[in-house]
Amino acid sequence: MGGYVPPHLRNKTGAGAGDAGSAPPPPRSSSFGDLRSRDGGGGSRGGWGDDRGSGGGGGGGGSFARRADGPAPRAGRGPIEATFAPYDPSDRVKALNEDQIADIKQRLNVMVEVPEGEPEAAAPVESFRDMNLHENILADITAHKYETPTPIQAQGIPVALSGRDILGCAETGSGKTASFAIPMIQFCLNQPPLRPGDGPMGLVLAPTRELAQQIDKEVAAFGQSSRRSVRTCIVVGGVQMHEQRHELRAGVEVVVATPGRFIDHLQQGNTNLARVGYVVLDEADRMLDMGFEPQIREVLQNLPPRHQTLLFSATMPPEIEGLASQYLVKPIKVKVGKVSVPTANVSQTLERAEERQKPELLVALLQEEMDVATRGGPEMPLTIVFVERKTRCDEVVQLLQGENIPAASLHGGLSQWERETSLKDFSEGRARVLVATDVASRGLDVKGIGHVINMDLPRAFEDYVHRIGRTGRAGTRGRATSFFSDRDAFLVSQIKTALAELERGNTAAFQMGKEARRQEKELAAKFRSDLKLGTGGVIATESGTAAVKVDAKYAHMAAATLAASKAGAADAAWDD
Ligand SMILES: Nc1ncnc2c1ncn2[C@@H]1O[C@H](COP(=O)(O)OP(=O)(O)OP(=O)(O)O)[C@@H](O)[C@H]1O
Repeated sequence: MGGYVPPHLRNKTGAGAGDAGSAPPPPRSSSFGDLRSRDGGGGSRGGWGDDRGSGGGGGGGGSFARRADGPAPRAGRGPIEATFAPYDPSDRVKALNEDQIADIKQRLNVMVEVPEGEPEAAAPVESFRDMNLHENILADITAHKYETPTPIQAQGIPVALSGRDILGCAETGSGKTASFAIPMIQFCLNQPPLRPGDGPMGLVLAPTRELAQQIDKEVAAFGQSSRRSVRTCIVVGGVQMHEQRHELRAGVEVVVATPGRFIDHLQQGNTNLARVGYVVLDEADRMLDMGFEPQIREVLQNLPPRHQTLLFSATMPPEIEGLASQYLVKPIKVKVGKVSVPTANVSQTLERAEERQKPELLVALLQEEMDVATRGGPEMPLTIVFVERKTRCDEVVQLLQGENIPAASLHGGLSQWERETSLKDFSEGRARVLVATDVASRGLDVKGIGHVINMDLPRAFEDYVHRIGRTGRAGTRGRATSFFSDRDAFLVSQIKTALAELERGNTAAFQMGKEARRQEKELAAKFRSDLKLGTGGVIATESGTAAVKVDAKYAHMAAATLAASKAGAADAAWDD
């Protein structure tokens, strides 16, 4: 990962990753704009019958060098353009007037922004039945026990079904996955079948293997009744290429992938982009942070002209808007509720703790919850403990296991098998505690997580937002405890401000992304020097500053942490 630049990109630009960013935006289909203006209100990109056989525009097979034996589109046959079926919601929805639509948006706390001069976005729809979904999908939604769409689904699904690009932002645990997965299945069902050698119709890119696997499961759940027409394949690192290669070459309608491994398969000619008409970038901001920008751009630049792009996250730093402005076509911005802030479903506690005190405090906190359960109280909640580094994960697991607290670790230094085993042990409750790096901070959806503990706070505010969002999901309540020391002073002040704003019902988003992190570093350095000079910086905490004697058995951990707490250490947590 990191500075990886696909060879053909280097050849094109004659330079490195930095130049990838300045590559020109992708070609746009001229028919695309025409279709839009023709169909007025709905914004659909034309129907199945209209599109079949229409000559121009196809053939966006990408610039990847393909092996002769690969399943690249076969010579001598024409490309198949994606079909964008008209969106036709129920009469009840069509009959809504402007005021009624505004009322629904207000009730759902949904904000929709349409670029100037573009047709209105499709109205929010509060029932899956009214969305014009294929009956197989409706059956699967019922089987999945989703009764009503969440707000991001109520607004996001109709906009996606109407073929428009989306920049979607809604808080953690609010159901963003289904809001892109359901329309993707409908999209696939509307396409002419795959031919031998065809690549996927739907592509989802996500930052981590665990998240990709979770998305794949969700797609499979809503595509269960259509499994013969919508086959999915998961393409992530850490496992052998050959099985994925075999599946890709056999033909699948949907690929859910981490960007690095997906590009590897493209370059080996195991798949191609010629049929991709529906692309999702989930947690796009994290993928950019992880250095996947060249790979993402490479995919987006090589898509066929007729395609739809959806970009989702709970946090939207300005970098994302930059990417969106180049690769999304007149996107509809859908924002739900308070975005880029910690979810109000989680009660948050900040606890001052020096590095050397943290192990003992953690054990005490977890043992207290185990004792409650032993005394016949509620079962100990599933708990995620976030730490800064991979090695620290393993140390903390050993520590907890030594105290008879069943724990597993999850980080990028483990084999794929170990990662999957840890997650399974945790989600099935055998390990009540998962000790993880930020690899688990995005998207992870495990039922029953009641407590998130930041043994080490992250460096960036958005990571805090995602971490604590592992609890308090789908309208449930959760709890977060964060240990902090002087080095976290700036982040703590941000968290406190965010909480105060939330309490006041303020939905203003906090500054995020690279620029925010630069300012954060500067201010944190200033804060630390102020502390040294004794000019201020005392942070009040909810639970006071209890002095804890550090037991000798934890001393080695405190020393290791102090040695490693230099800037940049957190990046080692990510390696997908
Ligand atoms: N309409 C619905 N009805 C009931 N439960 C739902 C509905 N939609 C989603 N859920 C459940 O809510 C939980 C959170 O959904 P999801 O993982 O899609 O959230 P998210 O917005 O992607 O969160 P994050 O930003 O953390 O990735 C999941 O367990 C999902 O099954």
